[in-house]
Amino acid sequence: MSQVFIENVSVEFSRHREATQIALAETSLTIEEGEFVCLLGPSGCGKSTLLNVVGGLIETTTGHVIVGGKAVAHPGPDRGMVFQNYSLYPWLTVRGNVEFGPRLNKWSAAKVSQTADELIEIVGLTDYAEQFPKVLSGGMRQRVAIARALAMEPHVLLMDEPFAALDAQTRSRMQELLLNIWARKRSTVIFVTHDIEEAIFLADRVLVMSTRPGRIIEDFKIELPRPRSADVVASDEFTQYRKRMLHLLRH
Ligand SMILES: Nc1ncnc2c1ncn2[C@@H]1O[C@H](COP(=O)(O)OP(=O)(O)OP(=O)(O)O)[C@@H](O)[C@H]1O
Repeated sequence: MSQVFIENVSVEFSRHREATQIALAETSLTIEEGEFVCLLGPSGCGKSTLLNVVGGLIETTTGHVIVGGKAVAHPGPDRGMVFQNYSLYPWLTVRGNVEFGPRLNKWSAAKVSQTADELIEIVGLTDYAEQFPKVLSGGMRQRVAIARALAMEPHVLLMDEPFAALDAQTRSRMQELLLNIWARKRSTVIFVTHDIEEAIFLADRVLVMSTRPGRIIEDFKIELPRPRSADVVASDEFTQYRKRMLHLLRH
């Protein structure tokens, strides 16, 4: 149901008095239901563009995206999004942020609060449920953003460098938390990063992209056993993946 088909999708941007720029060269790709896919590549290679096309935030120049059997035309509750800069509603508490989507969609009061309780517990913020974002650390805010995105029970979770602003330790804890949540919820995840280790640690598949014009140049299947813990980065297999990806990105 939550398969993602990206079919002949390209994106061009035209800027005032400048030549049209191809942000994403024609790309076709299938992402299976429940798969965890990372888009990896240098700044400006079109990772966010591709993610935003799936999210319905950017229109394609050619081609189309199909999620759960339906062509994407707009953002929708079947695709939850988490961005780098938290983007929480500052006037709402943690609970208010997580309940926002379900309330808007007129879920019953019982289902709204049950969903929020479960997700706030999963992201470890039960004690902070009634606090406002301004008193939370970056990692905590991002946990709220993940809970909020999951509240609508999306088929696909779209994440754009969600941990890039966090310190290394928090980032590593958040990666493990995300894998735990994914193991429980099994939604399809498309995760943008420019960090090779993050991509290998999280993904079933790493799609490596190159710049000018942005395109996918390699599709790595990551066969590291799950569940994964932080120790996996020291394994030979991990090192091999990292070497191959580094080589590809350098050349
Ligand atoms: N709205 C826009 N208008 C014009 N050009 C854009 C727009 N959005 C992106 N671009 C250009 O398209 C290219 C791809 O951008 P995109 O943000 O997708 O890259 P990225 O790989 O996600 O980079 P980063 O890691 O820095 O976020 C870049 O050259 C960028 O300048």
